[in-house]
Amino acid sequence: MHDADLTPVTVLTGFLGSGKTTLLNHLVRQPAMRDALVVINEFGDIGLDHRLVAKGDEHSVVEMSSGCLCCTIRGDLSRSVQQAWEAIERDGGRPISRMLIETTGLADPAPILHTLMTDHWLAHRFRLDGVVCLVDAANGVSTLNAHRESQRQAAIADRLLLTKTDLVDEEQLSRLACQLATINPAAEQLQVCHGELAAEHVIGGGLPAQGRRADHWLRAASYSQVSPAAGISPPTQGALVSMMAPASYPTLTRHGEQIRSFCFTVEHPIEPEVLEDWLDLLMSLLGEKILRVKAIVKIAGREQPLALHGVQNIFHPPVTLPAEACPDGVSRFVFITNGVAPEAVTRLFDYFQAPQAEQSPTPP
Ligand SMILES: Nc1nc2c(ncn2[C@@H]2O[C@H](COP(=O)(O)OP(=O)(O)OP(=O)(O)O)[C@@H](O)[C@H]2O)c(=O)[nH]1
Repeated sequence: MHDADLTPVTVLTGFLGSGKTTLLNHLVRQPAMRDALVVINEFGDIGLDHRLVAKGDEHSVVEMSSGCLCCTIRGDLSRSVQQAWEAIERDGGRPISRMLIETTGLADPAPILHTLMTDHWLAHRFRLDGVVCLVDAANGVSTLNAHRESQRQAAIADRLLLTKTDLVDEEQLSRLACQLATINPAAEQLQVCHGELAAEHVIGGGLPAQGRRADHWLRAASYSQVSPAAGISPPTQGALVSMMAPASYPTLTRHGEQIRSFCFTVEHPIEPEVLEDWLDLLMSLLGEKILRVKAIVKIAGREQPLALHGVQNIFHPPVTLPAEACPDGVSRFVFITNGVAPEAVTRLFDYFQAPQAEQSPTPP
């Protein structure tokens, strides 16, 4: 099935009490959310949030309260959505137009994105539209400093919604905005008060169908830029191994996190095998530390560029874009990482990019 035919999914994340349910209540009433399936994941035996969300019809809200989606009940996501999908088909209802998943406040969104990409049933019906993270303006700075989940939620998001803006002054708001821009320089930031926001600001944040405006999706210019080490001889096998060793990772913060993001650009078209070998090895060595990769890639011998989208070590099937999506022929890879130096990425690329004769006999 073509990517454009898959049903879009928005993951709504944000720390405990950041205002997810309040926002959801406004969203579900809007025409853009018609026929949407809303999945609410609550922590604990007695789920309450789902009762607070208005229901459009009997199928539109699925509650999952037996654990946290990111840890214990990933299989349940597929089963619950499948049941809702089949019930709608059985009852002759209109097909699901989109899905919105509200995570628990403590969830790491990466495993949820993994499930969407790797679960056979889900991956054949749904595509990730975007990750939207709510940050409580009143507590945001302290929450980001104290809780690694909150940093990861903000880092991985396509959009950041600063909520409870009625409770803070301009200075507090701009301090939070700056901190968020450091964690995630590309994500658009919007302010929300009491959940009042047009659904269009929440949905539609992903790679657009048919790849139009893919540059807007990538936002490559927002990141610090790194390129291959031109003119420097490719690293030896030994140098690569030591570069990838944990001891050479940059110092971690006291919470064990050092989230950083950068854009790696390659000026010339990339041979498909170089791309494959480089990403394969990168993901197998550092996959857990690579929170998200987005790329528009110009492949040698192909007129149409590809859009790549990966979460940790899992990649979504590449999407072919129109030639205009990469007018200058430059490939751009955006990496959002936790403790990975840009040099580890670029030097590994140099290794595979170098003429075969200059490489060590086998990859590290
Ligand atoms: N003052 C103010 N309060 C808000 C705003 N948005 C939400 N709240 C309140 O904040 C509290 C938490 O909001 P929820 O929407 O339940 O937050 P949540 O993210 O769903 O919470 P969890 O499910 O516990 O993670 C509620 O009492 C809301 O009424 C806002 O913009 N301003």
